[in-house]
Amino acid sequence: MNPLLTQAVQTEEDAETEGVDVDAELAAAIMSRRIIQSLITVEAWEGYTFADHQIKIKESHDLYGAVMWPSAIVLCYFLDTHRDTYNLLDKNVIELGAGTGLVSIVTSLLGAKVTSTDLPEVLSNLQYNVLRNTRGSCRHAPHVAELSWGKELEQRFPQAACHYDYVFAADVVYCHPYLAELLDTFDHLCQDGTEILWAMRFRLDRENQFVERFQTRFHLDELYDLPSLSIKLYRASRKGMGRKTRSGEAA
Ligand SMILES: C[S@@+](CC[C@H](N)C(=O)[O-])C[C@H]1O[C@@H](n2cnc3c(N)ncnc32)[C@H](O)[C@@H]1O
Repeated sequence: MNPLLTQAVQTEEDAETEGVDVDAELAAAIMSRRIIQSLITVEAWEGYTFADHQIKIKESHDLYGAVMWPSAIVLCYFLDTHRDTYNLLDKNVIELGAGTGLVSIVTSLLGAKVTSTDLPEVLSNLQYNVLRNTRGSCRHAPHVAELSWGKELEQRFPQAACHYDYVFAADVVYCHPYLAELLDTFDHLCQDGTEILWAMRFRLDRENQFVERFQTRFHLDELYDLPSLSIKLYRASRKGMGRKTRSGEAA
């Protein structure tokens, strides 16, 4: 388990009724990784510390997209520890397949203007997590929106109006039938200067080959290789477009 991840079970209703200091109680639970039992209602959540904030993520175990995946933690860790080279202040960022929203939340806390996207059935849990963790703490309020890969891209995200500095994606390649649509979506959202940060979990050969398909249209650089997690973190940009440069790097 990633050391940044802690778990607790919250008993908000019990605690409020009894006048217990929920924050202190839960902070102690997080530190000791104890589980607090509830008698009335149980809200299970996972706690993370990124961008100098305690973030609480609610999962929904009957929805694939509402479960936290390790790639999201890898991408957040990278963003948090590379704030100088990847300064997100006032940058336009869109996240694909945002799931529980951790990456969108951290990106918002780091000062970006974030559009957090996923399939319609995932949006309510995503919106809940994004609001709960960013309300009153972000320079720009993040926006949660439906984006089904490959569908109505120009209608919903017109290229003339939507210019993104970054496209973020964590664990969006797995055994689903929309890999071609995903590639088209990356393609549609990338313009001059747009950079993709993509955390890829390697599983089966069929899905892993997506990396080669991806490279037919995008320049790809490896930022992390984490064999114990079978995850790589890539940055990419559309071939034929202007590329961002950082100190010491060739364009
Ligand atoms: C493995 S989960 C990763 C979620 C999150 N990024 C994370 O790392 O915790 C894959 C995500 O892609 C979304 N997804 C799958 N197929 C999609 C599609 N066709 N269009 C848009 N999102 C899709 C799922 O709803 C889910 O949130």
